[in-house]
Amino acid sequence: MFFEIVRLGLIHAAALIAVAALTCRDQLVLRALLVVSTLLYILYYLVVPEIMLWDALFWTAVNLGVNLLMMARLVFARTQFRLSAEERQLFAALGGLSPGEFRSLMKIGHWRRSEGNHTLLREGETVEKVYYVLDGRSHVMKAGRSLVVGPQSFIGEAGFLRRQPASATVTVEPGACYVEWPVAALNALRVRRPLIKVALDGLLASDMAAKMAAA
Ligand SMILES: Nc1ncnc2c1ncn2[C@@H]1O[C@@H]2COP(=O)(O)O[C@H]2[C@H]1O
Repeated sequence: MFFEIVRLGLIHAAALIAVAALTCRDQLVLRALLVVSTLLYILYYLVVPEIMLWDALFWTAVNLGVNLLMMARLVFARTQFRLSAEERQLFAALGGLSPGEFRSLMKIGHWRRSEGNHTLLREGETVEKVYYVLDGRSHVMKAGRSLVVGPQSFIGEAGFLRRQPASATVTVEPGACYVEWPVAALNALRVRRPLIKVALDGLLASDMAAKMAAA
């Protein structure tokens, strides 16, 4: 008797859990509940019908497989798994980006270490790359004046955001560690990934505002 109730209740439990899943905002929780629901459906198909419903079983298994795959991608996007030590430092310094968004940004960026005094931008020239100096100092020369900018700072963000030529000539000291992003690739990423655009523009704007406040 008890076994019979459990057997017949399976499909209702599966459907209820699927309905509950649809009320969840968090994709991971939603998908985890759908996995439980799908497993109950599979159990139902195996133990309840008199004949084996192979077609239903097949598509439910496909459903389960795709869902598990998407969950794995979500977990990967939310973890800092496989970031190098420098990337971890940069990730912490930037903040505001999810690990997945950060990884997408790093795919189009290049790590550099300056061998001598290396000029990143020249005053009045088009900004073709945006930089983030993680370690080392930068010298900013503007209308005959010079100032030193410490590490953990964007360079070229003003021209990039305002679509204007570089407002200063910037040189990094020997040994400085920085990332450079080609403007064309950054713009393509901003179009493809609106959430990254919002987060990145916010970071660049707050960096620019901090420089203005300090000037
Ligand atoms: N007063 C300042 N303080 C710090 N950094 C500056 C200052 N002025 C210009 N810069 C940086 O130098 C860069 C020159 O190119 P951008 O104008 O694109 O962006 C500028 C900033 O990143």
